[in-house]
Amino acid sequence: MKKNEIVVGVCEDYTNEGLGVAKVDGFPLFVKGLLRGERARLLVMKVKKGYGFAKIVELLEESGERQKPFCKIYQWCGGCQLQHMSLKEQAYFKQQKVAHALRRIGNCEAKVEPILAMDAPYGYRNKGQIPVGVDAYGEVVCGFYRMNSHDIIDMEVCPIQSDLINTCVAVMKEGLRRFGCAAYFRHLLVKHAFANDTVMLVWIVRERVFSQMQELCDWVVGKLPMVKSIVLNVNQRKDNVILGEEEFLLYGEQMIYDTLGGIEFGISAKSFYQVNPVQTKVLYEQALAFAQLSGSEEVLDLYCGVGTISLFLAQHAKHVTGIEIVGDAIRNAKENARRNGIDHVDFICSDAAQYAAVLAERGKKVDVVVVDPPRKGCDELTLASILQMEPKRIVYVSCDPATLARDVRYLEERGYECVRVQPVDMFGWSYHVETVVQLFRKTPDAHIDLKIDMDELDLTASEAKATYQEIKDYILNKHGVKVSSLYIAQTKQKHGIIERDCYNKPKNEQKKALHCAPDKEKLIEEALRHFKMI
Ligand SMILES: C[S@@+](CC[C@H](N)C(=O)[O-])C[C@H]1O[C@@H](n2cnc3c(N)ncnc32)[C@H](O)[C@@H]1O
Repeated sequence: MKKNEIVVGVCEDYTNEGLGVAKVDGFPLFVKGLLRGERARLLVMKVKKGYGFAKIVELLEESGERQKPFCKIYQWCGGCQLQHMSLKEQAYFKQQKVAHALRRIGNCEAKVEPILAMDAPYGYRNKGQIPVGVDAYGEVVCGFYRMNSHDIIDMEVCPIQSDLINTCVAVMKEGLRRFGCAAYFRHLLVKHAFANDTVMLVWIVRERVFSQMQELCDWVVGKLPMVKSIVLNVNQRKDNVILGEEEFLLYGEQMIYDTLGGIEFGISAKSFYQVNPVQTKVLYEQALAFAQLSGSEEVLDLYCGVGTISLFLAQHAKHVTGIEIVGDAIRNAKENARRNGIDHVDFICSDAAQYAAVLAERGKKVDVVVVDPPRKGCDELTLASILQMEPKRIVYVSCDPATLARDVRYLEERGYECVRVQPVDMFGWSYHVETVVQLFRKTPDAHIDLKIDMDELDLTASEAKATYQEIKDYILNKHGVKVSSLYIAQTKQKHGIIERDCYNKPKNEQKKALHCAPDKEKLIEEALRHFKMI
């Protein structure tokens, strides 16, 4: 394969970034915009060891899943990558991305549940982070960086941002033009609380004070009554970090307030808050379901942000401790707990790894650990410390399947089992995907090597109604809990289903000493009732 060669290839699958992978004589070419099953004439752009990049010259066979991108600047903007794909194909791509990562990197066999996708992923984003500049003709430009560059593409509307954010950007642009202050701006950050349609504007600027600053502020507030807060964030750094350290309140309150699942959350300029509120509720409900709380658990929520997941969980747990490195987010989290009258939570500002290590060293044990780290995943120290705390369940919320898979592997190799994997689409039209995973600590009963031979069991008529596997599947699907055959047998015996005492005795006496835990017994009884066996 040589650069500038024209070849014909058929797309077989996708890279993690949604590029089509077409194999030509077994050599994989990564092609932007090519869909699975499509045949195309391709121009080879770059050849590396073992793979290359190509671009479409002519589509010879088009997929039925191809669609016309709905955004005018899709081909230049780096924000979305999948607008040429139908929603169905997008769901396939994200599902496979999670499954491949877990299998290949994580060596994990767990079944990946069908992705919880959005029906209509338009106007879903509650946060716009928009570069601001002045072009070669002196015109104000607000938009997005051109892919792989720092050129700003001017944008009128972004179809995945909320209408309110688009309105705010348009008004800000007009204001910047009118008062001539665009040159002071680096970025405009717009946060929209969907629950009450209020907005925070964060002006990320180069100077603490600039001419016409107050005039611009007054004018914007007059035009946009939904703006409840304007924060000036000063960023004089030379790198790509968007927010600076220094902040001043120019107008209104320090926070805006959003409601999710009946809990009100205050959000400040620097705190992390999920960008898709509709799907965030789906995500958090999944995390809550995977935590399987009964009200008696001690929970640790690492990387807790403004305490969103912590407060969701706290309603069903004995106590939750949230750890987060950003001071403002922790202040918000504490205030959020107070505001919602939730007092059995503690929020601590610390590096997650450092704090988890201290807890582990002190011999602290917890029932459930939830982690929701940034893209790079958890440090090894965090994971090792979690293991020392011996939680029964770990719920891992991740926005990067590759680091998730790496961390799942680490945990699976050290006594945990990944039981459930649920992808959630929070980022329609982009190649990103969120995943929630449930891991269980393997307990002695999980290791009992029992072989249930139906001939060994003196089956009664009622017993024949459901097999051991059906009972296990029922409980796993409904509650995410694994039960052993021994426990099922013991519960059946308790209910007189098995009269003989020769049922499936474990081979050694230590295993025999295990008795069905009361919580599992309840679940088995529920299954027996479901199958009308009791
Ligand atoms: C993906 S967000 C999740 C936040 C929260 N769970 C939510 O859903 O809103 C990751 C959070 O981890 C925080 N973070 C990043 N590095 C950290 C570290 N080393 N220790 C603790 N928190 C960290 C970030 O500030 C951010 O709030």
